[in-house]
Amino acid sequence: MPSAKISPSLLSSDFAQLSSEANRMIKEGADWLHMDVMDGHFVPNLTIGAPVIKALRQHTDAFLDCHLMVSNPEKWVDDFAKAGASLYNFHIEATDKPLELIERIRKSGMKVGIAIKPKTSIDLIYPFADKIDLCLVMTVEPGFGGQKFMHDCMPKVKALRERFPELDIEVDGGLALDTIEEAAKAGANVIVAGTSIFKADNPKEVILTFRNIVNSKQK
Ligand SMILES: O=C(CO)[C@H](O)[C@H](O)COP(=O)(O)O
Repeated sequence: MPSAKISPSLLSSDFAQLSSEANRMIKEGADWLHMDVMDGHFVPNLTIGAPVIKALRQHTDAFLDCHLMVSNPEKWVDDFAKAGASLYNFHIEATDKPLELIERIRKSGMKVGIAIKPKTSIDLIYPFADKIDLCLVMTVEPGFGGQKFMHDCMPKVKALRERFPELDIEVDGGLALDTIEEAAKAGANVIVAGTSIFKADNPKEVILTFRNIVNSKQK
């Protein structure tokens, strides 16, 4: 199983200070930075797009883990590649041509991820899981930070981990000190967390604890 990667969600940061917030997280020990891209259509919230990724890229070399909560994810591949995104994570529910999209993302030079909403069957991921770098199993309905972790998403993580021992499996939504153990035990190794890291008195300690718990569950 791949090693732990902790990816703080900048959705919980002060957007007015995005570059210093991003660099602060890397200093606190984050492996990646999770960028929540929302279009106000696929999800009922509107956040950032490629221009913000491009601006942030001028201030950091960090791995930018971009979660595209958008309809028509095909539309933004070139813009995100040019902007300096590291991973393009699109939703399986948002496209009817996942294979073509995977190939386009690969050709652009970015890593490929597929995200899945809580109510979507994990069976939809299996045909593509050996062609992608990461699968993001959402543990809240996408759209907003600060929601409650959905325990009933864990069987999806477990089933995916059993079939794909080497795949990066990311979880996102409600990850905190009281839910990390369950997610790690199910087989998640990439942890996205907004509220629990940004609102912590000691983000470094939270990041380290997450990493230690995930790595201790690896077999
Ligand atoms: O994708 C997201 C919402 O759609 C966020 O990344 C996620 O909810 C993280 O926030 P928190 O840790 O506060 O739950």
